[in-house]
Amino acid sequence: MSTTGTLKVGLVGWGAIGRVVGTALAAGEVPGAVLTCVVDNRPLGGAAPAEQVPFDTAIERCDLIVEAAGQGVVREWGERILAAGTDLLVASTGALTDEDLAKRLLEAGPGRVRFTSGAVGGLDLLQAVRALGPLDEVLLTTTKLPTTLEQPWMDKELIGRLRSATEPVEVLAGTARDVPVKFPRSTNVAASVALAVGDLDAVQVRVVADPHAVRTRHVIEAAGPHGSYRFEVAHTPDADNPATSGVVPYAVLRSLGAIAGRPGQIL
Ligand SMILES: NC(=O)C1=CN([C@@H]2O[C@H](COP(=O)(O)OP(=O)(O)OC[C@H]3O[C@@H](n4cnc5c(N)ncnc54)[C@H](O)[C@@H]3O)[C@@H](O)[C@H]2O)C=CC1
Ligand SMILES: O=C([O-])CC(=O)C(=O)O
Repeated sequence: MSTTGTLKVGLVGWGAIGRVVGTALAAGEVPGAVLTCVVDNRPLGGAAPAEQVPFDTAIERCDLIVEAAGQGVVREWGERILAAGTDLLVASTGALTDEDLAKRLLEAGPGRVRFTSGAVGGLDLLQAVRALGPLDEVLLTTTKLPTTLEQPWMDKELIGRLRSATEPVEVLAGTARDVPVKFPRSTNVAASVALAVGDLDAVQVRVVADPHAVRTRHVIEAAGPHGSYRFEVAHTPDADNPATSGVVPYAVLRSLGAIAGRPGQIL
């Protein structure tokens, strides 16, 4: 943090998440944090309320980098950010399913890596439950509009099934280790649940395409000897990028508020 006690924030990604986060930061809506610069691989013209700079400059100028761009950014820049003593707040948690990368980020320091809860809730409780012992089962079911789930690896038959679906279609079932890699812009939530539970393989994930999914739905069901837990959210998707739920930038802003210490608020 700077000597004035204000957290200097660099934002990577001026998209559905970044635009809302950057605009709120620039308007002073996160006490104790200020938007210093923006990084994007597209020229932004004057669209952003802070200077667009190359990544290296952002690392030099900022106390914290917010990643709101994609898993590749975490892979490519994560270690360099942390090694420079800058903290990193990750939205694309799917990148952290690469255990080698996650280990390197933990060892990189002196910067700290954190993740935002993003589109799901209940992560704090799942994390607390770890102290009671392992869960017997954890299931995440994510239901989204079919168009948000189409991927380059899908064959014609599957794409055809998605496009012609009139009812919900299960697109993939797997674990939090494999699913976020297959849907890099759409199932980071699976990795976030696994980070809370502490085990990628323990989290079973179902991805469902529903042509009637006006809202994106994530249902977390978990059970163990000490209790059972169910969290269900249904979000309006972002109008420009329906793969992302409209709430996600506000989850990032909440995380930023916590990191900045929420001056003036009861914590
Ligand atoms: N944790 C969670 O619950 C969620 C996480 N996400 C993650 O957040 C990411 C961003 O989401 P949106 O803002 O909706 O995406 P978006 O596609 O609307 O915007 C991404 C922005 O990042 C920029 N960008 C992409 N790659 C870049 C790179 N290598 N260097 C610099 N800029 C780059 C793009 O030009 C674009 O402006 C998603 O790809 C996803 O991985 C998204 C939704 C929920
Ligand atoms: O925004 C959402 O609902 C979830 C999402 O895209 C992701 O997990 O990557």
